[in-house]
Amino acid sequence: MPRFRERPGQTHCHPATQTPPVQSSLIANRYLIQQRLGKGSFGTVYLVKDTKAVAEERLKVLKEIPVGGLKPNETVHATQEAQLLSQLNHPAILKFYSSFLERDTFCIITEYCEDKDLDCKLEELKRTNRMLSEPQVCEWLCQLLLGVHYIHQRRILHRDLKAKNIFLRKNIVKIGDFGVSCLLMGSCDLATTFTGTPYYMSPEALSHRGYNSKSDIWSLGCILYEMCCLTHAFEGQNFLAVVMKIVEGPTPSLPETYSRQLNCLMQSMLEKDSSCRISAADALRSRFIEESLQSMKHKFFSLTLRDKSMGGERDASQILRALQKKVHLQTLRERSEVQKMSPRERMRLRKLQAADEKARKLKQIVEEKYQENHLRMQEYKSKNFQKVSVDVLKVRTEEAVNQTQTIQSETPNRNSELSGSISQNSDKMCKSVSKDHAIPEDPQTAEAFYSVDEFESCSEEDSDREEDSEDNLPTDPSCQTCGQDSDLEAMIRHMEDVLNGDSVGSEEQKPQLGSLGVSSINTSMAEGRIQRMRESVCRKLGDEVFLKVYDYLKQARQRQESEENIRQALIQLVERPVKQEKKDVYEMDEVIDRKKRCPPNFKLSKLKQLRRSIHPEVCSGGEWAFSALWP
Ligand SMILES: Nc1ncnc2c1ncn2[C@@H]1O[C@H](COP(=O)(O)OP(=O)(O)OP(=O)(O)O)[C@@H](O)[C@H]1O
Repeated sequence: MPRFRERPGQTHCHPATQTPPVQSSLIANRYLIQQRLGKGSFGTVYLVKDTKAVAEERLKVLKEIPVGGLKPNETVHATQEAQLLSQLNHPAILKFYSSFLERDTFCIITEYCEDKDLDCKLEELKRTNRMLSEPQVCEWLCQLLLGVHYIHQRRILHRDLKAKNIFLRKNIVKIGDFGVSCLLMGSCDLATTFTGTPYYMSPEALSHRGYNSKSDIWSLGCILYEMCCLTHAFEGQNFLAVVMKIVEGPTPSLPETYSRQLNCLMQSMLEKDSSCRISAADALRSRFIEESLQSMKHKFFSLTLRDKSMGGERDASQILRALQKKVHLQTLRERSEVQKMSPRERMRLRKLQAADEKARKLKQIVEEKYQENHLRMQEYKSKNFQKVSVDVLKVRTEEAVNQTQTIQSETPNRNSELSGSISQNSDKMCKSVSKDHAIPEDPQTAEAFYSVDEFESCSEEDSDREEDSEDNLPTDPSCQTCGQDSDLEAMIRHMEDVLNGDSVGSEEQKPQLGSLGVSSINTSMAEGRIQRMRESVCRKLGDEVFLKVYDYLKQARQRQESEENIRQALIQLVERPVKQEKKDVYEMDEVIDRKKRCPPNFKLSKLKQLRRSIHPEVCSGGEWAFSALWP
């Protein structure tokens, strides 16, 4: 029985083709039901409008799950789990915004995927007698592997991977219905409780030998087969026949239209013995997937570049139109005014107009120069994209090592003191927080700490606040236009990580979200902050100078170069008038303040002293910024 009012007869359809629906009352003070999308085994799904979200994120999905039957402690567990799930942040994972209890209904708010689910897509292909090309299959498979690897690293299992739970948004797949089964069933084994479709269930799950991360890989193997053949990998007349095929039947093969490597990969995902089955990390490390990742990375990169330049052109043409309109109106008004003027006034006007004209021409020259530089920068970026990312990622690993060494030795070197990476410090602090149960001093860390510690619903208010904070102000408007750019960029980052071997070392290496949630949440917050700082410094110094300074500082620190030498070198590298640096120094104060809240290993008095000494010198704000990004 649906709890929320909806427009009658609007089921299982997507809004693009619909007439505007009747709006019902506001849910949780912000969501307006637009229409019913469908009903699954756990509850009813609605498309809602989030009245508090920015325009691009206004459409969301509300899943209404009746929990009348759940005991209070189970509801608390569901809420806690939901809170942790909302911390997952990966472009291949359906964004879980919030959850709350509305009388006897547990509501989950997630991202809306206008291109429906993979099951619908495959059905449509079947109906129209079409197949998916291998590059397309590989692209989606890579994205799925990236998403599954991301959750497995955090020791989270999906437990219900199937084509219906994979959503599509502008050709990016999103693993959805995430943890809904866990939310409602606690830690119990889905295989022992779920009596739905067995098509994607692994042999070990069906024979009650426990569910593990490899069971998710089995399901992914079944999805891969389905993407290529448009039928289930294991089919039968009835439930038992399907189960028998899965447990004892032969492993199916892909048609010859698909490559041998893809077939081999699928077979290794469908190994009956889970200990012999490939893991997501190993699959991502395989040569075949690595090649697909490379080509997908280049494709996404050129897409983001194109979107940005298109966004720029669109903005420019809008501004031009507005300007033309304004000029036209002004001319009309001025003409009538000029008629009434004395000769002297007319003369003065002509002089003003001449000056205006001169200014306009100068402006035009500046704009042309800007465009030229912008194009050159884009070219430079696309040429150096790979190098830059590799360098930055490599540096980050080295930073971590250096940081540990620096802290351990506590060298009384100014740079070493300043160079504590925020990420490392936050991580250390978080670990000590979760160990000692101390209250973190950093407000944002504390917020995460409390939010995990208490049994509150996880709401979007927190993220609103985060978004409002200065750190999170949107930086590049073109990146925020449709949400797609940020997805592509995030996907590129994850691919880079995998390709550089930074995140495929071993599965389950990250702390378990459920038990060490605070640490992992804060680590990702710290990483995010470092990323934003890096972007801010890049904006100030320009990408080229940033890289030069970064490289120089890295080497100078390794050589243990003297402070004076570093200062002189930075002045030459940054080449900016002294006055402009003042603002940067204030920003660096902020960095110091953060470190002040972070210790344990920071010597506050020393930092204050250094800050005082750097103010009159104002050598280079960049140095301070780099110190924050440095171990
Ligand atoms: N985030 C979303 N974006 C777009 N459509 C969605 C979203 N979530 C669910 N839907 C649509 O809502 C309908 C019901 O989805 P739901 O996930 O509840 O059930 P299901 O996946 O069909 O079945 P089950 O509950 O057994 O997994 C489906 O048609 C699905 O495509």
